[in-house]
Amino acid sequence: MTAPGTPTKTPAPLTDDQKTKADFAQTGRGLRPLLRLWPWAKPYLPQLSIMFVAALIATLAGLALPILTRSVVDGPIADGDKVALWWIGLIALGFGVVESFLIFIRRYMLTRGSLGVEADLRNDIYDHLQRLPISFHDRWQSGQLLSRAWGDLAMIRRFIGFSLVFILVNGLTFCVVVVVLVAMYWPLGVVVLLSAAPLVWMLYVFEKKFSVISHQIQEQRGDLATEVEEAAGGIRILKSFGRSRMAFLRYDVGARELNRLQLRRVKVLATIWALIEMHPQIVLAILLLFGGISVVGGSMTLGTFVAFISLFLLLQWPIASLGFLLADIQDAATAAARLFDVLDIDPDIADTEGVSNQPAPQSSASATLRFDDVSFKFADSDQFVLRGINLEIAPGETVAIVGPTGSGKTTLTALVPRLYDVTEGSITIDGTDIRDLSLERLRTEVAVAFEDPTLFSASVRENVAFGRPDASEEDIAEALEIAQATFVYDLPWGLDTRVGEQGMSLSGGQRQRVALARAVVGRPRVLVLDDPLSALDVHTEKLVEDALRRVLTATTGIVVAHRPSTVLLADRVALLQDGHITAIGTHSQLMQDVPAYRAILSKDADESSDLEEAR
Ligand SMILES: Nc1ncnc2c1ncn2[C@@H]1O[C@H](COP(=O)(O)OP(=O)(O)OP(=O)(O)O)[C@@H](O)[C@H]1O
Repeated sequence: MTAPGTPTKTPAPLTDDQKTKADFAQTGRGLRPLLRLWPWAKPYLPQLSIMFVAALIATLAGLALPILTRSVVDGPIADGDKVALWWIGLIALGFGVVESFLIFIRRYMLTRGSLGVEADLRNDIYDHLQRLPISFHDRWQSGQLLSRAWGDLAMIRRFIGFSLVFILVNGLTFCVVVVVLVAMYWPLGVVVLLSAAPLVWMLYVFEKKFSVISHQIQEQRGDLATEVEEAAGGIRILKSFGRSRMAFLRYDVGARELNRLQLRRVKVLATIWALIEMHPQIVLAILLLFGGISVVGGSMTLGTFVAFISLFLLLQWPIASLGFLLADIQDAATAAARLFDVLDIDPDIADTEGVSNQPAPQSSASATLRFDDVSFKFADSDQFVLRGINLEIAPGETVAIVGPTGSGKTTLTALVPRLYDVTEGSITIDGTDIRDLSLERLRTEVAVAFEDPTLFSASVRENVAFGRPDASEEDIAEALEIAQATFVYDLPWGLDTRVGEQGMSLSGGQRQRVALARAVVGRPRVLVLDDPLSALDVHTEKLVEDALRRVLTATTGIVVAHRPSTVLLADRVALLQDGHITAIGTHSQLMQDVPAYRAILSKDADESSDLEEAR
């Protein structure tokens, strides 16, 4: 959550998100993003076409009734032919039955087509989010992503399943009716045709205004989703600092802004709907007046007049619906544009062409990990966080990274599994640049345990086997043993106990041990541990360390360490200061020769020497 404080009216610099809104307000993006949905709609073309044809025939079946009315008025009624009246009644009934059947077909196909497009798009977005690098997730609010993956997608589904069909059907109905009207009595038919011009103009003005508001509303929804998500995730902090009220006020400001935007939307919609609703009434008045004059003057039969007016009345719904259909379409266009904001971002950490996906030879249990002149800066920063890192870790060796807070330790370890890519230099495993390995292979060879041990809402077994779905029961048991996480067997359902956000609560130390088991389960060739023992009590830490020491002899390890006890897991230590490795050697060498190293570990120095003796 951003810095707490009571909301203020002081103008703040524009956030990225506000800039996006401003850009959008200036440029707009029209309906083009909807056309880009074609690749997702294409596989469902048969269903969507049947849906469209069914809707069209149902509408045209509706058009037959006024024409039948003309036949009744000018034919059987004028002639007193009762038998013909029965026939025409039966035909009208037949049209009604056909129309109902076609409505069923349309609804059925709608489910298959539009829900299919929605499901495919949702999967693709999820897949894309997984492939996007951490630098993307650093920049984007999770609520904005959530609102795209749910709210925006729902709008697109509604567009494909409803608005698109009806805008096409209504447009076609308008054309067909106008042609029939012109054929029936051309002077008034032309009046109806020309009446479309002010409509088009109104809709053009409306589209311009509405697109900006629609975008602002959807962005604001994303911001609110972020507030809710952060407040739920940080509920302990909010409560323990007594800041629930502050969080509510922040949410309230956002919710009021959303409310204000929605009211603006309603105002724009109400105006356009009123104008659109008025349009057919004005045209009807003109038709009644001049149609009546024509009937009196004898240039039009009464039956034609009744049919003409009835047919025109059939246009009332297509015209009146234009307002909300276009609002839907505009919302969907904004939603599609927001989805493409994410889908258009190329994952810059991806497999390069021709990368090797071959597993490493079984014989080599550990690997040589080498940093060659590695420098790194974050994408949105000019400052290098790491500079000229040169480090070689031999097979089976473990190097601890020690340094003051903010010196770049976590960043250094994140480069190994390519959570970020080096800015300069290279990292190699057994002489192969990690960018020349497929991500799948790299992340099989390198396993990571972070200081913050995130567990997923799943069973202990699933969490441990997370990176190795093919892990056997024995592999899992061994990993749990190594990580001193055998307490999981005492949970209510043992390995099947659900843990994580919606599961059983584990203590920080217990979660760290399960996360450690997850890292070691596949016997990775390179093990990256970012201070993974920080939440353990002294006794458990000792047990985990003993087990880890066994694992680390068989693998190449890089361990971020804040405490001497963790440092002693390593064969050598690299001191990182301001992004540079300033000293490298064994713990005792550095303690003896490097004052800065001594200073960093000094408060635990006594403990360290005790431990070293104990080793
Ligand atoms: N996503 C990011 N974008 C920009 N700068 C970042 C990002 N993450 C970290 N930094 C900056 O990079 C520097 C190194 O951070 P890093 O987390 O690697 O330090 P560290 O040595 O692991 O610190 P600690 O011991 O406190 O965990 C810090 O100045 C930090 O502010």
